[in-house]
Amino acid sequence: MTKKLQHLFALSEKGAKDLIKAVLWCFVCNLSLMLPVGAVLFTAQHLLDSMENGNDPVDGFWIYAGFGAAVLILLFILHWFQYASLYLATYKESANRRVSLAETLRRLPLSFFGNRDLSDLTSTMIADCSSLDQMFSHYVPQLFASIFSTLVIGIVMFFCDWRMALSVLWVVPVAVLLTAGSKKIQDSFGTKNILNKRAVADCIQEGLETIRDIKACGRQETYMEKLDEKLAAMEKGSIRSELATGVFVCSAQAFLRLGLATTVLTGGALLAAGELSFLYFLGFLFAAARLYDPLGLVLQNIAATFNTKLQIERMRSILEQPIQEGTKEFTPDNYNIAFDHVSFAYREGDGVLEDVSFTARQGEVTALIGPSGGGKSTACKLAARFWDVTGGKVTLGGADVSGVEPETLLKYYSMVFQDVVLFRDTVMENIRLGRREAADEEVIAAAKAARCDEFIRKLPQGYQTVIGENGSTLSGGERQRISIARALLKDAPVILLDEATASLDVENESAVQEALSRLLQGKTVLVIAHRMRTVAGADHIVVLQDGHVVQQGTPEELMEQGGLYRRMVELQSETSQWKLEM
Ligand SMILES: Nc1ncnc2c1ncn2[C@@H]1O[C@H](COP(=O)(O)OP(=O)(O)OP(=O)(O)O)[C@@H](O)[C@H]1O
Repeated sequence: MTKKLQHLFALSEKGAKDLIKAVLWCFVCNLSLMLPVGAVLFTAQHLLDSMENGNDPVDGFWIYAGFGAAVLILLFILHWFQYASLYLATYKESANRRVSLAETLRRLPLSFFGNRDLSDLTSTMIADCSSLDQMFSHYVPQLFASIFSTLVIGIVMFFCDWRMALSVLWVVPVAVLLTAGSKKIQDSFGTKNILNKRAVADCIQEGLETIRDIKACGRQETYMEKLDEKLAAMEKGSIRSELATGVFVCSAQAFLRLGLATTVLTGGALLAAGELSFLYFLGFLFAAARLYDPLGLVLQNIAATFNTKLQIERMRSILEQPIQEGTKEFTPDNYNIAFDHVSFAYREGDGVLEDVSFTARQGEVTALIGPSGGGKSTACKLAARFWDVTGGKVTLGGADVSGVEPETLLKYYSMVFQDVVLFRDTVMENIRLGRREAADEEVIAAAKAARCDEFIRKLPQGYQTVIGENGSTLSGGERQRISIARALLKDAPVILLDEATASLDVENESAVQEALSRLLQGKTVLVIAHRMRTVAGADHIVVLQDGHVVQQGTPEELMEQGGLYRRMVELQSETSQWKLEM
């Protein structure tokens, strides 16, 4: 049962148990709504008896008042517990759901993100989660509880008088069928509405991400027109679906009201024929009114529950993704990285690397070079198990990296890439990301070694200065040196480096070079090299072209061999000569 609920509503085990508890509370509360009916009937019976026996009916007033007050207090307590259990369960589950989504996303391979729209994921994390919170706090427990309590009350009614029971209950299946009829409409509009909402979210996200270019190209008006169009489509879709659903929901409500009329008519006829006591008649009338109240509310909300089917599916599609598993107990014998006949494709049938073999040895600099799109960055990603190879294997210290849990593996790697990501936090914390437990003094020492200290101290609050999202208040060279400081602090034995000094000015370039040379000492270095100066200083060069290793060896060996490497060296020296002549 718990497992089924878990799967059906994408809940945690605890969430499913809490849902069962909440349903039970709602059930008890729904039944308790019959208590006032009982109290009224009991009082009426007592009054009638008193009058029949010639007693003064006011005699027992305080007893009835006390009895009524006790019923009200009991109702209050029951409903308060129902309220508390619903909300506690919802909010705990809502937090759990977001944590497990975030945890799953963290552990998913990059291949998952390659095929997904980021705004789609954001809307699952925010909008879908909120709709599900709403569904669990309001609709689902009440829905189940109403089904159970209607059954129980219905059975009791049949025992008392089957004709009256029929007159009360015949409207229930009709109302349910009418509401279920709106499901088709919900389904047809639901998908369209979600797509419309997603289109608006995409448009907003795109607008924010490209705001600089929109302004630069003077496209504000075009952008606003596009956004207006999408907002109008979303509004139109939502209104249409609400109106169409409303027809079904309102007719279901109307049928429930009709139930009261048939109860009065049947009861009246049976009363007149002397086949029903007045008290029973009153009892059925009150019970019907009490029964229809929560039922009407549930039917009104059930339409909203249909809508969440798509959101649950989207959530499940994330939570049930296979994550990258592997051992957490991993201590490599050495830090050589070896590619052993590696093949890889981002998409099936679209190979990017084919039978790639080379070794990046500990204490050496291995440079990956070759034309754009040859697969250099891809090789680096495979070395760190950002993606899993499709053929062959990548090893670290002889162990296949696909058997090591990614987080454990990444403890041995530091990465310095072109697109340095800095978080909206202080400079100190941005560097400390390299090693969370590092003391301030160690962070500062790493910053000094990475030639960052000087410019950091010039910032308004020094190391405590909060840098903007993605480090936008720092220059390219400064951002890069911060990332080198992070790597120095981490002091991992393997360095993956996307050489990115080409775009820096001379002063920044020499500072970054100096910082890098400190970082790389004695490490296994796999560098994506763009300049022949770096290549000439490498111990081993791997030339990648169209996903194949076309040459490898020391710089001297490759120069002697001729081929692509020599052509690239010659081409670059011609280009720099041409630049100088300009
Ligand atoms: N995430 C991805 N999804 C699909 N294809 C990708 C992805 N990343 C890279 N590619 C493709 O894989 C091929 C190799 O790309 P890669 O970035 O590894 O080349 P590269 O040699 O590093 O190129 P450059 O020197 O221009 O950075 C290219 O055809 C590229 O379009």
